[in-house]
Amino acid sequence: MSLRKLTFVTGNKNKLREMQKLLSGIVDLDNRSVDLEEIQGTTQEVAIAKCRQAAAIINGPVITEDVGLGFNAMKGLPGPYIKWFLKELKPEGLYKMLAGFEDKSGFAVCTIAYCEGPGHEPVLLEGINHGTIVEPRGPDSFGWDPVFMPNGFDKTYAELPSEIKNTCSHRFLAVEKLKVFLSELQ
Ligand SMILES: O=c1nc[nH]c2c1ncn2[C@H]1C[C@H](O)[C@@H](COP(=O)(O)OP(=O)(O)OP(=O)(O)O)O1
Ligand SMILES: [Mg+2]
Repeated sequence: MSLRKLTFVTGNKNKLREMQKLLSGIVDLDNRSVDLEEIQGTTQEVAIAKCRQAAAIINGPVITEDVGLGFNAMKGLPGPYIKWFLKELKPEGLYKMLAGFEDKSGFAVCTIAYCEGPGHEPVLLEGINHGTIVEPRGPDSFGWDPVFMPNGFDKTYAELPSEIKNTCSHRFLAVEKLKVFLSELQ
């Protein structure tokens, strides 16, 4: 049986590496690196708009992903805007944002959007992982991984071996839903 072909449109190499592992043997995953325009809005609105653009560019079935990191003390902010906070503040600064708050809990959200092609409505598959925002620990190689310690672990995402991150992460949880969705298509 040949695998379903899907193009993952993302400009982020680390996302691609994790997604390739999570979908290996399930999907024939192609990649196009396009820096899609990201509107302001909720995670869901951002994800839908990204995926529509991607489907128009690729002219075929695509997935895109939008990731947020929310702090409960800040009612879920920065959420979908974490990229810009991380860019300016680095992981250390993200941790310091919570200095004035007792509640250090937070959550990582991965919203995968699937679109069949131009003119089709994107479908969203969301994975949420809860955890604690801690002082940066571990290699500074993927985004905010050094400050996020998932519940049930005493290590940050950055300290966990990638095989372990891939069994508990926000991305893993969204991909589990994507697998079910794809298996029910047609
Ligand atoms: O598992 C992760 N662990 C740590 N950091 C992560 C993860 N996944 C995304 N990130 C970072 C990348 C970016 O700073 C922000 C999300 O922004 P987001 O727009 O979704 O990513 P992006 O612009 O890098 O790639 P894309 O071309 O797919 O939009 O959080
Ligand atoms: Mg982006």
